[in-house]
Amino acid sequence: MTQIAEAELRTRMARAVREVRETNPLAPSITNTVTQNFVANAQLATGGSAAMVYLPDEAECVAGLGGAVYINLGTLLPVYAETVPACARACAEGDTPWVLDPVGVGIGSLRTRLIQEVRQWPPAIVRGNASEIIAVAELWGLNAARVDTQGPRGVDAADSVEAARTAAVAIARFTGGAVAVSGPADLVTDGTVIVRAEGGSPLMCSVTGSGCSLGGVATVYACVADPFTAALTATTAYNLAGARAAARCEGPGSFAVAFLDELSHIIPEEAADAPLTFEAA
Ligand SMILES: Nc1ncnc2c1ncn2[C@@H]1O[C@H](COP(=O)(O)OP(=O)(O)O)[C@@H](O)[C@H]1O
Ligand SMILES: Cc1ncsc1CCOP(=O)(O)O
Ligand SMILES: [Mg+2]
Repeated sequence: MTQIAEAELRTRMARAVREVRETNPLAPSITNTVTQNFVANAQLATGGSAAMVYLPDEAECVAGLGGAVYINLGTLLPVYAETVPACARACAEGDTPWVLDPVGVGIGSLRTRLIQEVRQWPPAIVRGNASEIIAVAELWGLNAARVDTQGPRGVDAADSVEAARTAAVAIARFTGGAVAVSGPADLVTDGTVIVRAEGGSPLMCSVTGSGCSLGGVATVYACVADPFTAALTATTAYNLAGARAAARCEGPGSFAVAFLDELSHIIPEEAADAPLTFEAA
C-alpha cells in the first residue's frame, strides 16, 4: 500500500465538503431509536439527505439507492438479525460503501453475532469509540490488535484512543477502508497513515448521538469521497463545529442546537486547513 500525501488528502476533504453541499447525496441508515433524529439532522446540516429504514427488503432497496449506507447497531430489534446482513450483502454486491458503528458491542449476543457475520462484506468505514474499535478487532480475529481492555461500558468507551491504535490499523488493513476512533482527540487511519485530530468539546459526551451522528455524517461524505477522506472530513467537521458550539452555548441542550448550526456552516477551506497531525501507521 502506498501512503496518500497530506496535501492531496486535504484537497480531497475540501472537495468532499463542497460536493456534498452541491449534490445533496442520499445516505440511508439502519440506526438506533435513541439518536435517529439527531443523526438525520446532522446529515442534513452537512448537505446530505437522510432515510432511516428497519426492514430487510427496505435495507436491500436503499443499498441500491444511496451513495453509501450507514449501519449502527445501537438498539437492536429481532428483525435486525435479517436486516443487517441483508443490507451489508446488498452493499457488497452493488459496490455501495457502507459504514459500521458497532455501538454497545458486548451487550447481549445479537450484536456480537451480527458483527461476526458482516465481516464477510467489509464496511468501507468502521467508526466507533476506542473500546468498540478494540472489540471489533477482537471479534474479527485480527489478533495483532489484542490489547488489555475491559470492553465498552455500555455505549461509552472505557479505553483511551491510543489503546485502540493497533486495532484501528488492523481493521483498516483488513477492510481496505478507513477506521475512525473518536475521543478527546480522534484517530483516523487507512492502515498506512494515522491522522490525529483535536478539537470538539467534552460537552459532546453530554449529548447522546454525538458518536452516532458522526458515523451518519461520515456516510454522507462517503457518498462522494473515498473512505479515508470521508472519515477524516466528518471527524474534522465535528471538531470544528463542536468547539464553536461549546464557545457559545449554556449547556448540553443549547450545545446540541448550536452544534447543528455550526455543522451547517462548515466551509471547504476550513475543513482542509484544520490542525491535523500525520504519521505513518
Ligand atoms: N473530551 C472530549 N473533547 C472533545 N471532543 C470530544 C471529547 N469526547 C468526545 N469528543 C467528540 O465527540 C464525538 C463523539 O465521540 P465519542 O464520545 O467518543 O463517541 P461515542 O458517543 O460513540 O462514544 C467525536 O466527534 C469526538 O471527537
Ligand atoms: C444511549 C444509547 N443506548 C443505545 S444506543 C445509544 C446512543 C448512543 O449514542 P452515542 O454512541 O452517539 O453516544
Ligand atoms: Mg457511540
